[in-house]
Amino acid sequence: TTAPPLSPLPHDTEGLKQSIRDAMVRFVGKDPKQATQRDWLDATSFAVRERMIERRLLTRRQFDAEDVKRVYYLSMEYLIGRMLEANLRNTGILDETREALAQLGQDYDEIVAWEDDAALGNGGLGRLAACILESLATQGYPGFGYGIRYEYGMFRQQFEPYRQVEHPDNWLRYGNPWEFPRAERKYPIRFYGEVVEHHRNDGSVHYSWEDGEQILAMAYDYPTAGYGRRNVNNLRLWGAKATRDFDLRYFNEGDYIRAVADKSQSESISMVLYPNDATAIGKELRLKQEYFFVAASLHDILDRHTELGYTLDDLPHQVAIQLNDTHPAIAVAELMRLLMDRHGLHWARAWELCRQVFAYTNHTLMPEALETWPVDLMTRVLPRHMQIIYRINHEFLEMVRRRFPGDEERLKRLSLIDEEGGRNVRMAHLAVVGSHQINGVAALHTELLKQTLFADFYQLWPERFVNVTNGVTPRLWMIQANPELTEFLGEKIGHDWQYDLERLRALEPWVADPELQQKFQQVKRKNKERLATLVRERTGIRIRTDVLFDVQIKRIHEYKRQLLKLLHVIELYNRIRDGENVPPRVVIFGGKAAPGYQRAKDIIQVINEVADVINHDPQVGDRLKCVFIPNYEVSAATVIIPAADLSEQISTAGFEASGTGNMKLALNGALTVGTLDGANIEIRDAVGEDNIFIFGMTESEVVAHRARGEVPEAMLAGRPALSRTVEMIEQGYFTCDDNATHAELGHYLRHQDPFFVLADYPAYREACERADALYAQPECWNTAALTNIARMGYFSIDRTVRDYAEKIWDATPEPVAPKR
Ligand SMILES: CCc1ccc([C@H](C)CC(=O)N[C@@H]2O[C@H](CO)[C@@H](O)[C@H](O)[C@H]2O)cc1
Repeated sequence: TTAPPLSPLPHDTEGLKQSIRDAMVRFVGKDPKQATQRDWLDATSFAVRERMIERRLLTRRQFDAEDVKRVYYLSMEYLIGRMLEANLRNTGILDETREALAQLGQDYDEIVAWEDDAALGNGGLGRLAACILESLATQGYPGFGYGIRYEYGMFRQQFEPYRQVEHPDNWLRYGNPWEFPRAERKYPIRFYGEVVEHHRNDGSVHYSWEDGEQILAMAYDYPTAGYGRRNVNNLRLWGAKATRDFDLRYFNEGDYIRAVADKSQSESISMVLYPNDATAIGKELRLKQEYFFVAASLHDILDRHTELGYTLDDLPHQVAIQLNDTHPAIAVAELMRLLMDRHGLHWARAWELCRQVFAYTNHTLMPEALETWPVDLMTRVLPRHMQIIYRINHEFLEMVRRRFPGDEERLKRLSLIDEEGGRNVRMAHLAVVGSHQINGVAALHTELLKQTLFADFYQLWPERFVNVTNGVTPRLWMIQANPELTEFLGEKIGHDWQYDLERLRALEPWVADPELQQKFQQVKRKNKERLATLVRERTGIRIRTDVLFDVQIKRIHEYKRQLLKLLHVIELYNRIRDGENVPPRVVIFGGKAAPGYQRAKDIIQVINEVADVINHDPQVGDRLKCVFIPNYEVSAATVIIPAADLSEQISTAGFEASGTGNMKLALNGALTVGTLDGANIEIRDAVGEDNIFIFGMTESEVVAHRARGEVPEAMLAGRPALSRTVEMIEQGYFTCDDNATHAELGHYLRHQDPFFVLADYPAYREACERADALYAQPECWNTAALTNIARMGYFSIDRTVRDYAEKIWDATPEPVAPKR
């Protein structure tokens, strides 16, 4: 039966005014006269969502009607940020809504500020997932996200007074107008229990997984609208729900409360996001979270596949599943279980289908970030999966043995089971063996994967390794974050760049044009004033806006070398106090440390204490300000990035897989000071040597330097300015009550320095000098800044998604309606 055609809702100001007013009464249940700004936020959100959901149904009908291949993105993290403005823009009703609210006596900018970020992620990996979903919809691909509906997202960071303190992020405390709870889409997810063998009389063995505990995974849908297109896809997040049956043991003991408490305990699976982004967690709850969303997602994908009338043999043609790092890698074993135990396929056929469906993206080379699970834990929590993993490993090693007879060492290196130090399942190996393609997220990173982490696999299957360099969505990171720049570009080169970022190149002939440079300067200045307001609000510090803004915003991690920037700040401070006329600047830090990562928390504390001394030193005045903006998150990033002049991308070469902040900052006209690491290399290739400040050891020089095993302290020899900065930290110059932390950090730099901060400091200092020198010539600086914007088109997430679609997913767009 064809569903009745939907009568499209009006998209004009009048129509939206009506919808917002109706929503205030009908959904929010408030008389507009008494409504709070949060009520107006909800009412406006409902007015938009009803227009998005119309398009969602149209999109779905078209996809169901056409023989489209669906792409499913499995990610434990989605760092979405605020939804209202992005949904208004992508649905093409932003201006009309702003006007409608004004006519209802409301200020749009005040209203949107009431929305909490949906911070369901840690950093780069989570934000990339959000950018990819937006681009899938914008380009009309049938692409859907699956993840977890954490009740508590990324913790809120406060400094009390200098040290990071985490506060829970219960972002759903006021409900969420954007989600559609799907009570009918609930799947029982099993944990623990045991595997029962059933021997058939045809000699075949059938396995069933029984007993243990069950919880329900319930779907919550978040429509994802495309920009300038009527396609609306979906992000389905799973929330844990207790099953309704009690554990009779308690009940009979009349311990009703215990029985209920036990039930609610099972709902804790989707309670909170693990705030670690570089060290594997290894906690049982984390494994259960991973399996919980993977099992619900695969169940849902297969159900939809069969509901659409497809057979299992159609799977590789209709379904592509991308594993966002190893976090969902258990999906390989789960799909094998479903295909064999539920659908009765034989091992070989099931395995064939599996490998054709899955692909795996690696986001880090850091050994401590690669997930491994103790075999006994996996056996206890997921007994059937451990069996299947053993079989996968057996079949795989058999193949390796045939290819490399007698090479036991190779077998050990390749095995899915790490036999050293307590047997552990290597989730990266499961992901590689179970996928038809593996990709890194920048050219250097993918090469390093082939040469190091997955060298043995690359030797086996060179054809399976491809590179897909990251990108960012220009909708959020340019059009929304930087409306002045968007207008400026629109006047000069039109608006097509918004759909095809390579068209920014049209700016190239004008980069040295004084009038254009003037306008660009004004745009940057306006953004600096907006940032200065945020800095004032969050830190109480007043910053000048007529000086260079030097920005390092990213998670706090030793390899990202916030310490390198800190040493430079201290040297500048000393030079100013020594009476040198150092060009004035504002140095801005932003970033969270994983709660258990003490070194990172020490770095935050010391930066804050150094900043406090500098910012209150009358000898320095306003020639140097150092600010650490608390609670760095997506919405804060949209204010910081447009105001930046200098983008700090100074990781030790070989450690930052790609970086995406580097792309956002350059696209907003900041010049990069960076090492030849991750995507910095491709940014250098795109913008040109003269429009970027590259410094420091290359990846291979780092390897050689490490091999030489020089003591870091040796780097201080003949470098008085540098050793003075380290001494000042060590001697507690910047602290009045915590010498220990400062002394420890100084000692760490002098005797450990595993990421070669001291070794790279001279080159870094020189690169910063080059930046100062260029900044002192505004026309040259602006030429370089505008050239960066003109040449950064490649780093659009739309290009990234097209690469995935062509190189990995074999998926094609299915536009619902012609582009506006
Ligand atoms: C298990 C704990 C955990 C959680 C998250 C992660 C992520 C892989 C860390 C991450 O966000 N990596 C970043 O991914 C970005 C997107 O590809 C890259 O641009 C960054 O270089 C990379 O550090 C590792 C380990």
